[in-house]
Amino acid sequence: MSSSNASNFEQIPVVDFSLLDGSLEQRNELILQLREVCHEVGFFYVTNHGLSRELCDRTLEVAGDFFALPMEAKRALDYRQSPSFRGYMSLGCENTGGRTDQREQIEFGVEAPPLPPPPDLPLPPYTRLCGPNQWPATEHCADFRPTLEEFMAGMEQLSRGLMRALALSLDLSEDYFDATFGDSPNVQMKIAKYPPLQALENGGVDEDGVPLLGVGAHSDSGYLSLLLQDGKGGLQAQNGAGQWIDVPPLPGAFVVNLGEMLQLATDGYYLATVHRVQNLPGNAPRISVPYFFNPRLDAFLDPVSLPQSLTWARPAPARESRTHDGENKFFQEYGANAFKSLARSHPEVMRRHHGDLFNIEDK
Ligand SMILES: O=C(O)CCC(=O)C(=O)O
Ligand SMILES: [Fe+2]
Repeated sequence: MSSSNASNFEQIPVVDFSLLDGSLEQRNELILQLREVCHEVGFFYVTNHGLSRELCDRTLEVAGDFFALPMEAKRALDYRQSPSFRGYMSLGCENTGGRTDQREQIEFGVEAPPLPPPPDLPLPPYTRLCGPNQWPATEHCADFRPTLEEFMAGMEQLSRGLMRALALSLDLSEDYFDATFGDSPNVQMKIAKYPPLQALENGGVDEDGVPLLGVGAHSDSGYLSLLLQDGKGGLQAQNGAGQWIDVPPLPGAFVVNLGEMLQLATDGYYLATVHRVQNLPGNAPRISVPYFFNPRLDAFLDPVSLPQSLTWARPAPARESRTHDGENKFFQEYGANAFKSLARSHPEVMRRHHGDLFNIEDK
């Protein structure tokens, strides 16, 4: 999916979330702004979001401390040990569009008890996405886990609030999406470190002289993505003319963007905008904390009934082309999509932990 439906935006709009609790007029203003921004840009900053600046600073600080650990302490948390695809990925473990991403990261999810060992791993396959996180030993980073858990709890609350505001922005009831997430949304969070340009191999270009990227151009796959970034910059979103627009750090704000499943669920009314990260010149790496708020694994995704009152800034897709039948693969259980995309990205985890699934047809 691409952002070619986005407007030719030149900057990223700012949404003051506290207006939701303001006067009726302010609330309506916020809801209409969200509608316009999600329809035309698919990216925005959210301010006055309820998480303290102190917690955000502390989160970035413990993230930096983690990456500064000796490589052996980080490798002890290698994601290939985890049937749930969680843990540390060193630089070079990930690629986008066949090119290696120039970042290292550690991925987390909702904390859950360990899975039974093979051959007793549960079915359907997506139930295997539940499991424990891999945390660094406390002697290495005592504040790491409590800080990230506090941050994740705050982000979950904010995400639920944003989804309610997005429901209102589509003229739906405020609780429209609540059941999609239930008590167990599929949350993924990572902390990522992007080395500065100077630290990259071969002067930061590939063998054809094309600049390497922290993360290549992509759109996020789920519903809602929130991002805490430090002050360095490098994130860019692509507008409808194909131009890369900077999404510079805005102190105190999170960047919010929408994913492909929400785009599909809204018949393309809301956009999953393509974005990428450049490694910028500088002395220090960039740290970011992407947080993905996605449906519960057993949710069946139904298309939203869009109200007639919505106006389209671009031609609405023909009604027949809309995917209201069960044929579109997106509209099976959400968990099946989530497992499939991780399985494709991490064949080594599949080989080590989920060999039994190779006999199961495209589930
Ligand atoms: O680190 C960032 O700024 C964005 C990362 C991103 O787009 C992703 O992980 O999906
Ligand atoms: Fe992304």
